[in-house]
Amino acid sequence: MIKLLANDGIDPVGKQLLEEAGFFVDTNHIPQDELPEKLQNYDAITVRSATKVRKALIDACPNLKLIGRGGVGVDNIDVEYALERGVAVHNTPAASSASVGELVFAHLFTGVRFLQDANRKMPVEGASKFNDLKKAYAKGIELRGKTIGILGFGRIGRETAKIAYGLGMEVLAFDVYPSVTELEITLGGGVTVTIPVKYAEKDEVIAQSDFISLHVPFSEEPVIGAREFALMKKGAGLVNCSRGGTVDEDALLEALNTGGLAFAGLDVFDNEPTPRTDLLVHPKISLTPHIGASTNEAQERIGVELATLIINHFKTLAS
Ligand SMILES: O=C(O)CC[C@@H](O)C(=O)O
Repeated sequence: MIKLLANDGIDPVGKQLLEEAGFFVDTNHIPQDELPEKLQNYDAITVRSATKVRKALIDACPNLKLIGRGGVGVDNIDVEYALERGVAVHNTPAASSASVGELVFAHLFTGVRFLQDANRKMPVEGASKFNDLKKAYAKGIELRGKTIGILGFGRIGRETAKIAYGLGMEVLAFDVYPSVTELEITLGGGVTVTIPVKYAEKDEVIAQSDFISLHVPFSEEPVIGAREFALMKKGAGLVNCSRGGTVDEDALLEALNTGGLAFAGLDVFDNEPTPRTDLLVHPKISLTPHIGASTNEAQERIGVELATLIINHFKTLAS
């Protein structure tokens, strides 16, 4: 029987598919420092973003044949090394795109109407200073008619663009390898429309957009630092639901504190799972704890896709 450790959990539907295909699926979490010893008993492991599968762990587990990543980013896995050692790596690049796109807009709507601050202050000051707060949050703006700049126009960037078009926004896209020229969007009522994509160079997207949303993989060097903040329109908003490290957090605070940047929405942080406190308490930052893919729908799609990939992989190995 093939033994699989789902160390960061797996949706019940995915687990059921694997069990029906004859796999033993263990969903008990093994702490990172115990994995080198305990993972030796398994043929495969699935992870989300919490568990790291680095060289040393791969070396410690000669029996390991497959690493499954429930999600998009594989920066917590030494992919090249795994492949060199004959360990397959599979991820689920499409399953969470809609959920991440929707979280971008949760942050955008929050930022333009000061919800991050109102939600902190109303429980404390809402009864005694209602009219003061009403005044403090009186200068909201609409998203309709504004331009969103999308840096990274892969699956998640494109889902984000579709929501933006639905809201009557303009979209400016940048991608190192632009892959589509138009987007087909299914609206409610079964109406489908096709919209041509407007691309521009990265600096132009940054300079011309009212809001900027990042959809890039992890990079050693930030994609948005002091230089990029200086290029932005005064009063712009920034959302990062991609990876910690892609925005220079010192430069972000500087841009917020000097008034150039109106707000930021952050789902990801440099130092996960212990982000710096000055970001967490900032009145202009809307916060979520890396939950872009954490919806019931996305997790079910991820579980099913991952289970199917794993079942097919082991079928091929056996044939
Ligand atoms: O697994 C998670 O919780 C986050 C996943 C997300 O960052 C991804 O890369 O798909």
